[in-house]
Amino acid sequence: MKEMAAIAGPGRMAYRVRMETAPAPTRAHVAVLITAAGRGERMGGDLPKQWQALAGRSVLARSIAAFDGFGRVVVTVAPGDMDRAVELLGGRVTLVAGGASRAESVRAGLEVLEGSAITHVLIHDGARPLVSSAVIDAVVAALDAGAVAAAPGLAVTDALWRGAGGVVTGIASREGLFRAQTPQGFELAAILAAHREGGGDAADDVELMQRRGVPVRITPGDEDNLKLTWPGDMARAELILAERGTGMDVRLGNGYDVHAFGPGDRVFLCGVELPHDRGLIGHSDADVGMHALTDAIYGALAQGDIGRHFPPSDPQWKGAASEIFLRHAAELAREMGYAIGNVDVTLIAERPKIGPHAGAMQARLAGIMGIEPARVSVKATTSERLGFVGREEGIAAIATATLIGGR
Ligand SMILES: Nc1ccn([C@@H]2O[C@H](COP(=O)(O)OP(=O)(O)OP(=O)(O)O)[C@@H](O)[C@H]2O)c(=O)n1
Ligand SMILES: C[C@](O)(CO)[C@H](O)COP(=O)(O)O
Repeated sequence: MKEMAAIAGPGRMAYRVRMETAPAPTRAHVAVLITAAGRGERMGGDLPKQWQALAGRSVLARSIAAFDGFGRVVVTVAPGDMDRAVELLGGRVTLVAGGASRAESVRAGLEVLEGSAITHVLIHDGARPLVSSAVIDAVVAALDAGAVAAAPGLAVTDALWRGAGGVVTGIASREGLFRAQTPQGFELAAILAAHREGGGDAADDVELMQRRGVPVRITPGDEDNLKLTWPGDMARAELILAERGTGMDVRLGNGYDVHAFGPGDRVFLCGVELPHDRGLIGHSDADVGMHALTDAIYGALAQGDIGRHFPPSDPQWKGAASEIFLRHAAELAREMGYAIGNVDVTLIAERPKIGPHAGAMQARLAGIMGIEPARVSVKATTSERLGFVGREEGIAAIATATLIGGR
């Protein structure tokens, strides 16, 4: 009620009514909107900063992971990054095309939340991957307590100067000044109305609320919640992550596959083409070793198997090179915060002889997964002429993968 009293002036009455009826948020009713449509020009690099790797995992994936447990996560990405986003994040978040300015991107993300059960939204920079749960919880607690808007800030502690031409031209008071951070939390109806009125060149969403006279509660910020802006910020963030040194999370997965022989004059095994008097039958290139390995990685991630990610019913995967599947599994592991510790593939075949090619297979698999060959083992055994392998009706493969996460 105190906050409502602070709102006055024409055009604010409709909003005032919504404030009186807004339910208290629970995490199921709080959405997270992550802005990731910027170009990262100050950071530079081959990719916009949110897609760059920070300690083995993309900046954006880290920012998203910080908000586990919220009702819905919407991510705004540049239209040109949509394919990459679908591949890396599809299914886990709602992807929305962002705009030319941060405010336009936020508005696009807010619009998809309207009409849902969501009552509140946390708007966070995709470029702030180190936000802590303490910072997030404080914003949510302020909303829970009835604030229409709440955001983390850090009181300015350094003296402030004005300067021009490399010399100090004046002194500014730091009294009552704060450095703004995200996530900035709002009642959904209030922030959506503010954006529809026009976000313009607002640096953040607090500024829009401020323009409308809505009080914004300041919650504690965190020095580690830096916005990656300049190239040196990446190294600083790496150091913070190294200091956090959270516990290690080791995962194990296994995979098994079989392909039958059919007409042909070559087989593909672990990415290497071997001349043979028969071929292997399959929807893709029938690389049984690579399929078993791919399933081992998906298994360690608890992300199903190849068929879930590349359905055989989809004609686009007919005859596909199996390295597409393995590359995807390895990339998914990285996105989910895991490094591949080691993999071990055993091919079970009477013929062709695998031993002479095992080194080439090891190098090929390592290259596809982007890891050192020393972490890859490829070996083979026969089936002592027993069973379908022994009768040379097909080739089987088993594989194991360990993934190491925790940072
Ligand atoms: N049109 C835009 C511009 C920015 N952002 C996002 O807003 C956040 C904060 O912006 P900033 O650090 O300024 O990012 P960039 O605009 O990418 O950086 P730069 O100004 O250096 O190009 C980032 O997560 C960025 O991706 C956005 O979603 N849409
Ligand atoms: C929203 C913000 O992170 C608050 O500090 C910031 O304003 C966005 O970054 P920019 O560099 O001002 O675009």
